[in-house]
Amino acid sequence: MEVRDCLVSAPGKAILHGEHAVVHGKVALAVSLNLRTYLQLKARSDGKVCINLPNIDTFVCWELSELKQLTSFLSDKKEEMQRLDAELVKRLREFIGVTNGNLDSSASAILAFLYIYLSLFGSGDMPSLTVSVWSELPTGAGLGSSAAYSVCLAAAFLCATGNIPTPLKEWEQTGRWCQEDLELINSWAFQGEKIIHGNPSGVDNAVGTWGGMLRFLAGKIIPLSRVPLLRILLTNTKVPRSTKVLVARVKDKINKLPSIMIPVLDSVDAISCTCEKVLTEMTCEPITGDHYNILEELIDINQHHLNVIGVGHPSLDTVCQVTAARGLHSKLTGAGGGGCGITLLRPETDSTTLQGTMKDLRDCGYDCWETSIGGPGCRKEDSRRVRPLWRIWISITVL
Ligand SMILES: Nc1ncnc2c1ncn2[C@@H]1O[C@H](COP(=O)(O)OP(=O)(O)OP(=O)(O)O)[C@@H](O)[C@H]1O
Ligand SMILES: C[C@@](O)(CCO)CC(=O)[O-]
Ligand SMILES: [Mg+2]
Repeated sequence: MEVRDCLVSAPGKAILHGEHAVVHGKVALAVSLNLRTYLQLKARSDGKVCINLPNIDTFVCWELSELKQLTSFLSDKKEEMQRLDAELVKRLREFIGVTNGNLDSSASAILAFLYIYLSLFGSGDMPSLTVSVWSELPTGAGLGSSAAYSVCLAAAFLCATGNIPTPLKEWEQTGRWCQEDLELINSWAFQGEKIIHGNPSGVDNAVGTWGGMLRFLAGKIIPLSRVPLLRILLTNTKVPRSTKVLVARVKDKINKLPSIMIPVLDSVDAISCTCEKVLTEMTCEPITGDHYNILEELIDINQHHLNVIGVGHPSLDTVCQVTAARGLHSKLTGAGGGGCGITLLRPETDSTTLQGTMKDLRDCGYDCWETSIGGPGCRKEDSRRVRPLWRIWISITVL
């Protein structure tokens, strides 16, 4: 089978409120970032399947004949893809040589790639191709890098199988899919997230697919179309952590101390709902200092809750202390345990305060930058732009 070349991208995300609680059926508010992951799919004619993942230093090729041996039991299971195919996962783990324990970065990314590739192509004619992925997002730092990766894999393979159209017209630089196609992309990306995360809520892949700001509750995605323009400072503490490990740790704690932990999750739920209400008010009445005071208070309370549920880290406490010294309020974002924090900037936060805060954070060894939120969801990019995009990526990583 010959596939058409394509280039797709998906954004990372920041969770304003509701990380971890969302895994246990509570509300989360999340927003896309202007940092994206790009995936280029190129057909080959030498019977190999190759993957280049420069962000995690992973470059692998397989013979199609090796991969075909893994598919002998596969049927056309597309309609029952809500659950992971445990037999396929087991075979793939054996194939890549990790039969027990948690997977490292490289093994998780390879497993997600092979799972989606074999699920979509394995029951038919399997194409020889190269997939190259590069990202502006820090990997494993709370900004949804795994979801952006999974969304890109899903979108590119679904385009390649012809399950969704290749939406780009000749004169367009980017193109999006219709709602039904986005739902299909999102459901396959969720499978990738399950491989990487273990027990994801689905909020990260939903933001990577649709972009913008959304409210997520038990798999239900409600886009928030009217939201105020928030200024957010992102800080990457560079402390490595794994979302899978942290999500499992929280689950253990809830099982061990349910009467203590469940009220905390309920309070996080109320924080997300109150935040949503305040954000909505800010779009239909003049924005006042009081709105920001409440948003800041919610950030502080949630950060304490996240420490209580065991996903804080001294580096994140430092972010909170350094920003508080300048009158700013911060919390961790994503799975915590290190990774990134977000700081809410007020409209009146002047550049002296901002520059001073950024300098203090950089002096702690962290990366930080002001970000714009609400970027577009996954989309098809013009393949002719691949060279400039690679160049931008290389210059970012070299800097
Ligand atoms: N650009 C990429 N190339 C290949 N694999 C990637 C890439 N980005 C992420 N991954 C995969 O996702 C894993 C990181 O996922 P993880 O869920 O732990 O962090 P995150 O998604 O960045 O943070 P969070 O889930 O808290 O938002 C990596 O170890 C790797 O397996
Ligand atoms: C920690 C978590 O709530 C957010 C990770 O970005 C996990 C999830 O929702 O899948
Ligand atoms: Mg993730």
